Amino acid sequence: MTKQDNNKDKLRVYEYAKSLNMSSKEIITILKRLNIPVNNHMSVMENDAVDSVEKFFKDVKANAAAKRDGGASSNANTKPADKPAPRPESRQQTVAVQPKPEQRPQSAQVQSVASAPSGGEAQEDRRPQGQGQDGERHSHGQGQHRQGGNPNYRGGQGQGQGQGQGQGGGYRGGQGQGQGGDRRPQGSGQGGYQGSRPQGSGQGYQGGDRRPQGSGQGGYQGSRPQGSGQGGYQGSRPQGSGQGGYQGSRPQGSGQGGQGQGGGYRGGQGQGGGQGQGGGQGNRGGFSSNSGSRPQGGQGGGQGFSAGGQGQRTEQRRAGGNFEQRSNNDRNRNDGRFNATANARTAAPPVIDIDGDDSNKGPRKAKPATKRFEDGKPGGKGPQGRGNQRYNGRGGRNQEPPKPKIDNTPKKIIVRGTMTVGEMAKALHKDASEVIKKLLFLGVMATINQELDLDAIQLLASDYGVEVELKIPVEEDKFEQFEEKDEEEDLMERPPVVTIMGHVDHGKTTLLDAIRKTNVTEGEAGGITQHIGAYQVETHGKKITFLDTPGHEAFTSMRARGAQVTDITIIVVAADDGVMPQTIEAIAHAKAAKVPIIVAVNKIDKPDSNPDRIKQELTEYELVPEEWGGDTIFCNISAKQRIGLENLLDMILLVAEVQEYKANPNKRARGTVIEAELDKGKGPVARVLIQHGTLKVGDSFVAGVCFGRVRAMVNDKGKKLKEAGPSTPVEITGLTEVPQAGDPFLAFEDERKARAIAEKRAITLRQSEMGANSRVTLDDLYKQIKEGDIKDLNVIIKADVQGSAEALKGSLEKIDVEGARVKILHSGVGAITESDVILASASNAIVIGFNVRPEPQAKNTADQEKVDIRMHSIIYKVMEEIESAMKGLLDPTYKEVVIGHAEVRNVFKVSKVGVIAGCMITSGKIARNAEARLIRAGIVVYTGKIDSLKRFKDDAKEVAQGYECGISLDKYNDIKEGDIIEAFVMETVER
Ligand SMILES: Nc1nc2c(ncn2[C@@H]2O[C@H](COP(=O)(O)OP(=O)(O)OP(=O)(O)O)[C@@H](O)[C@H]2O)c(=O)[nH]1
Repeated sequence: MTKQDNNKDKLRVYEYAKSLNMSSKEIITILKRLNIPVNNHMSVMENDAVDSVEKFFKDVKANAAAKRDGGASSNANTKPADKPAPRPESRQQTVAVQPKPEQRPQSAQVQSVASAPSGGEAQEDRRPQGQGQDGERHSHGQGQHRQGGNPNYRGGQGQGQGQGQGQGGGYRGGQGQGQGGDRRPQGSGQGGYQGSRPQGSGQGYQGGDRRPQGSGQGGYQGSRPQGSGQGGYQGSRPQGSGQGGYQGSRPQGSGQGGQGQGGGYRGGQGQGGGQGQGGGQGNRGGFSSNSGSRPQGGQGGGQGFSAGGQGQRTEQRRAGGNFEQRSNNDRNRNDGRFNATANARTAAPPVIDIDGDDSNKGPRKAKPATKRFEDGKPGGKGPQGRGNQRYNGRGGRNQEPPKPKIDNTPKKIIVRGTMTVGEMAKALHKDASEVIKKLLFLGVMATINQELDLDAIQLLASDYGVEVELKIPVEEDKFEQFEEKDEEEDLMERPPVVTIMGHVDHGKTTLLDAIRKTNVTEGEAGGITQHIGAYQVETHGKKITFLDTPGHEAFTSMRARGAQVTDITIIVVAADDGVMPQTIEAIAHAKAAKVPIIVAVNKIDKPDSNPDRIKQELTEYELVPEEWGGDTIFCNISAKQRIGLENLLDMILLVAEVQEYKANPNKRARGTVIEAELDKGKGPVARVLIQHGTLKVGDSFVAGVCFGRVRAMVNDKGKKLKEAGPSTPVEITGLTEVPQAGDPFLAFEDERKARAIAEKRAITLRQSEMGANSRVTLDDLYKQIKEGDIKDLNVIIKADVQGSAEALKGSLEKIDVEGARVKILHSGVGAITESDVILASASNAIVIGFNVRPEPQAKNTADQEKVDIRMHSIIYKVMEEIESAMKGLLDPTYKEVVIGHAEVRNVFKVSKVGVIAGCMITSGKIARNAEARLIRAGIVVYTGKIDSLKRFKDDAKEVAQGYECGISLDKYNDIKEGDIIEAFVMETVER
């Protein structure tokens, strides 16, 4: 005021407001209401303006005092209890701005309020009770006040009984009813301020001395306005500070009442209304906000307060602080302040105001609230801001009365993998604590975040009598490892897929051609047949798919890549030639793949053909003709003369019938790439055998690590297809890259997904290539057996002579270590060929070379495919090694490393020295101190030491590739031109 005196002329709104400890906004509001022109906080306050404002304050106070005195009558004025929120009109009346205690010009009333808090009891308690009063700025505690509260003001109506409660509601608009007792003041109020569901009930405002409980429900504006709280406001056991609906997020609190009100105050929360306290605090909250004081001031309500404060803020923010709202708030605030002020003066904080407006005193500043307030965003539309809704909403939740427990345990839960205890509890509609307890009884100690494995989940679920449905998602990028299960009724017959294999020149190609040409149907006769790696023929109305890739491709590289495309194998044996090495290999492949074999004895047109001899020879390989008591189908044919082809096809259909090849055509396509190439015109082209489902033009897909979208699709007759079902070979375009033969193929719902899967697969592939090989090797055989990865050790034997091969086979088959056995996939005579290695690779086998060596290409392939090749020359050593490996005792501390090869070009006999081989080093190097073996036609004829190594006439330590040298072997002279000398050293291997 000093300022005012000194600079009357220049007193600005903000200064004046400051002097009153009010906000400029409030002053401006008052000025406007008094019809005094004002622009903003910098506007100058003329004397008369100041006078008017002061008069206004006086009036307000007088009004309040009058009300206090005539509470009853004011009650009478109050609105009917159920009236909802205050209306704007009423606000006008409320304009109340309450100067803060110390600085308020007219504190008389306030003080009086404070000091003599209205209602006797209230006074005693120092609690002015009755928010109604607060609302009106009356400190009388009691409900009456409230009731008497100005309806306009608060908009609400409150009815209180006892002391003080109910007010909040009353205050703001809601209606409140409170009852308070001295001791156990309970109040109930309904406040729905503006709420859509205005009802609330609050209790315990200030009630009681002792156990002021309050419960309030007030739907302010909230959508779930009901709540119930208890808050002993000032009670000796002021419970809670409200949690009230207000703060919602943590509904459990006590003291709701308290909070409720806060809300009531400011934002009108139903509750506030509901309870005296609530209101009170609300006020506070609000108040504080305004004044910057801390929400926590009160007691019970302390927290509530804050909450209230914030609540409001929020409200304002959200609601945009509409004018109305504000004005309400303002009013409230005013009231609050008033009271607060009064209190403040009278008592030290935390002071509880009649209205619970004590917020003033809160030590902390509710800055944000203040800000808000001052920012005064006008936005809101009515008293009910969104914020409020929220509030109440939450509040409502909190305050919902406890519902009777209903057993809502689900009958079934869907489990998609491990779950945490918390997730499980949620799925079972149980409290986590209950689930934890249950687990404890089941012998599982778990915390809420602990993962439960499927067993524990099942156990728990069954204990609750809940069925568990497992839906474990598959890793789609490893799609070749899973296959959708089809219902029996969805499966339909599909054509068998046949592969033709046999020894060179036994007539495979001729047979494939003959079948194709013979069976081209009339309609297709004019069609351009094209090579797509496979074709279909039709006989007796049934289709057969032939793979016309070189026979063992389908079994070797494809199988090595995990693709099993063939259903039936035809092994072609020329009747004039007999069983040859590749025939035997083909049998081994087919058997390893567990595919039915049909033997086609070809070239029976030849005069020297002897089909029975073939049958006889094949019995050695367990292929016994049916007429001899076996179960192998033999067909005598002449591919060239097209004899017996029909019968062969019939036999294929017969086998197919027995095997019942079926697939579900009504699902996404899955298949295998048979061939792929980069076509100059078409770009990447893949020939794919569809094995399941149906592929359609436009489908997105992944093939190996490539992806694409089917742009066009043609069959083996060159006919454009729109879709292709199971067992259909098609050529597709639309790939982004060229996949590999044997790559798995799967259609996906969209290209983006296909791309993601392909990328993931590419990464996995790279990692697996870099990582340890998964092939079985003797070195980790024991580990793999132990881990259950392998049960049988697949072995391919190649020996120098049949006798050794047989002996080795017999001995190895007897090995049995803890149930793990040796399974001989194939045994043969001769060098280890690439085909042996590929078979080993496809069947996860090791190759044992007995006195033989791998062919160069076989060696390379073995390195690439990481096939373990073991070379031996003594049978018992082979046994020892395999047995040790299976027992985990293998301890190869040395490993043979081949350092080079030399080809013998000339042989010189030197007396006293022996035979010297004039050699050319063809690979690596030969070292003087290396060991050597002499290989003749793939067979090791000598193993020993290098006796001498000379370069011209000089001894050499080592000679490198591309140079000539003279080599003599220790105690061995039977060296011949064309022999290969292989030099090797033994290196220590770290295990
Ligand atoms: N007499 C007679 N000759 C046949 C018959 N089938 C095939 N030939 C001939 O045998 C030779 C080899 O036939 P291919 O069909 O090329 O044999 P292949 O098994 O495919 O040979 P590769 O492709 O080298 O493995 C050809 O000259 C054919 O004409 C037959 O049934 N009778």
